[in-house]
Amino acid sequence: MSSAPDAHPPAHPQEMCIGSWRVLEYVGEGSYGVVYRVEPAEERPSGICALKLALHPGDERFAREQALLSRLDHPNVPGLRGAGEWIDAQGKRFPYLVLQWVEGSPLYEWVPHGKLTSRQALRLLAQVARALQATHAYGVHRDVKGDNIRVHADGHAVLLDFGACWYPGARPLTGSTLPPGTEPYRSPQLLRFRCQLRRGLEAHYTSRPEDDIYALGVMAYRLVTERYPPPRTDPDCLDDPERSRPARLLAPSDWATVAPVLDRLILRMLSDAPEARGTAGQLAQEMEEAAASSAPALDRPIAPAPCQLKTERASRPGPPREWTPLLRPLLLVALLGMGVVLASRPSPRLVAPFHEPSEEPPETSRDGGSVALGSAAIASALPGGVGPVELRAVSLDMPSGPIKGQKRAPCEPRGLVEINGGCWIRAEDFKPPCEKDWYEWKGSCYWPQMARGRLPTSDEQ
Ligand SMILES: Nc1ncnc2c1ncn2[C@@H]1O[C@H](COP(=O)(O)OP(=O)(O)OP(=O)(O)O)[C@@H](O)[C@H]1O
Repeated sequence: MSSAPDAHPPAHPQEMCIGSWRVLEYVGEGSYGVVYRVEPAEERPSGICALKLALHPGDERFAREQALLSRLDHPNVPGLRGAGEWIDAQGKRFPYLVLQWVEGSPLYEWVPHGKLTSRQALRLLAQVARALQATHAYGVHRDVKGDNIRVHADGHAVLLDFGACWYPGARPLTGSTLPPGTEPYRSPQLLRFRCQLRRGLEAHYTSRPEDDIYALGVMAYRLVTERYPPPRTDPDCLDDPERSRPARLLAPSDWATVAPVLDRLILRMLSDAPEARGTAGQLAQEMEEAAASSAPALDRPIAPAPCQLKTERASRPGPPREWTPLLRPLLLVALLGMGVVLASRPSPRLVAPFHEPSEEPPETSRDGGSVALGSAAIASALPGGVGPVELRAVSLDMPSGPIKGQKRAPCEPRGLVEINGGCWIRAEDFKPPCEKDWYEWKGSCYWPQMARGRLPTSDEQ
């Protein structure tokens, strides 16, 4: 991320104003904007708001966000309170938006682990689905993820950050080939599109509401299992001979004690076929109805599933049934033997499927980038991947010149990056460690643009 720190208000800009808004506090910074808590400078007492100021002058994302938010009036979407431009000492114009202040915590920090029930999860997901239903009447959000949901202590959820949104007729953003978004939340269709780019085909992708629904499914999966589902990319897209079949998606109930109705809904949102996922409105209604049912299973806290043997049994051919009585005494002896061996080892560490520290990303609450592809996600992405997995170095070093078949400079169209005479595609929102066969360079991940065919283009994003 490149920002213009000296062009910006200082981190603690008490008493300074941006337009007619007095800055009270610095809240945080994302890829494109810095957020302050503000109040109107004139009218008092009046409501506190969030002011999001662009990090880059003339950032067109702000006009998009403003255009979409100005059409939405929904309890689960922050209301737009104002917009303007902040002009720095050099005359550069930085757009800003003023939004309703949303109190609460990021989604994955909202309920302490082990306390969330399926009913609470359904109520919460229904609210996000309602926010998406309203959004989808005009466009698509394109960055649905846990960090963009704020949840109040009373359970009210708000979908934030429409900076990546798109709607028909939106002016194209410059400098990007892939639609924005956060890696583990990308739909199978988007991943396949990226494969085409990696294979040197030029294409454009029109984001669809179904991509947001898939991301909602990823978010729900992560909420109840504390891990991301595996990326749904075909092996032939990955050019990965080690991966002979698509990564297997385990049901949330394989990891955690999720009520069956929630389990089914999450799997449905994660369907490979976009039309099988359901619309935001349909899903919201089903979630609300399920949350209103009196089923006692809905009020059980979601905890790690008793053991992984359930999935192991389902996926592996077991011994014939008639052998089982014979095997039982043998198993008992083997377990006793293991107990003796374990007891003699210093400080044995139990492997818990939920909270295994070695599987946990370094910052569990943050989405995106390398964090989002933490070891938990990678472990669950591997075929049949249950249990701890040793990670290996996967990316390649940037070569000193173009590789065989790679497009050479000049690097057209827009979005390509020239490095050492070759044309490269930078993986947006993705930080090293890069995926296998990607190239790492100056803290970013790249793959080569090959000098080959061209796919028909669709709408500009
Ligand atoms: N309306 C709001 N009310 C309260 N806090 C907000 C509001 N909008 C954004 N924030 C907070 O401001 C911080 C920065 O938000 P922003 O959307 O700019 O970046 P981000 O979501 O952290 O990152 P990125 O946009 O790169 O995904 C976050 O902590 C976010 O929760």
